Amino acid sequence: MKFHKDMLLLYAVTDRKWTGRQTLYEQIEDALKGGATMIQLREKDLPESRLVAEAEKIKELCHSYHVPLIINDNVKAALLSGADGVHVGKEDMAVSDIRKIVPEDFIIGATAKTTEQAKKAEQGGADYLGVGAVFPSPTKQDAIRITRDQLKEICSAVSVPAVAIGGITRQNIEELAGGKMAGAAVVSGIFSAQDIQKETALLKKKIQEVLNL
Ligand SMILES: Cc1ncc(COP(=O)(O)OP(=O)(O)O)c(N)n1
Ligand SMILES: Cc1nc(C(=O)O)sc1CCOP(=O)(O)O
Repeated sequence: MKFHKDMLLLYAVTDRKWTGRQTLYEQIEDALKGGATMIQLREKDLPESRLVAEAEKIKELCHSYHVPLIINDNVKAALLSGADGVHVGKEDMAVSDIRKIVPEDFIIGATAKTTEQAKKAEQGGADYLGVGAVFPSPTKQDAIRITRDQLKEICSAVSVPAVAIGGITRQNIEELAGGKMAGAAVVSGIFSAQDIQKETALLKKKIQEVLNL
């Protein structure tokens, strides 16, 4: 699927921790019904073969809603499953190396916590940046924090669009107004909700207001 910055508006990043009443597949379907514009499968503990099998099923689901599926960290699993792209951080394969081995429309997202990292990712061929943590994150408690001004500075330093991440909820997203991001990437603010579909829809409406869309 060809990347467009509108896909970043509400980027739902999964966390199996919140499954129980529902399977991850059902939770993702609720997020899609609520209007999530991109999904990232973030699995830290699954063996690669299971990750590929999961990703194949979730890709079909996402595509039935015309939404791209991105795989966290694992380029090989993303390619084997036919997912639309990968998101990498500084511990992962370099963006420039990934760009050399993937098909033309393959989406590459990269984490950037400084303008230097943002420029390097852009030069390497990243399609978008994930910039945070803009609030304390329940999902990644050791995530390095950045201020709203740093978010704005990083987003302004590059031409590729960026999504804010880290502790974003419907209640605090307004504090990011003017941050120059194209959208929000959210884990617990979506997947911890009792009613994921409803929370996703409300959060999307709020983001549209904050971004003046
Ligand atoms: C959209 C988005 N932005 C940032 C991240 C963080 O990625 P990374 O730095 O690789 O850290 P882990 O996700 O591997 O803990 C992300 N996943 N998505
Ligand atoms: C995966 C991830 N990366 C971050 C970063 O700052 O790079 S924060 C984060 C977790 C985001 O989850 P939640 O919406 O529950 O805070």
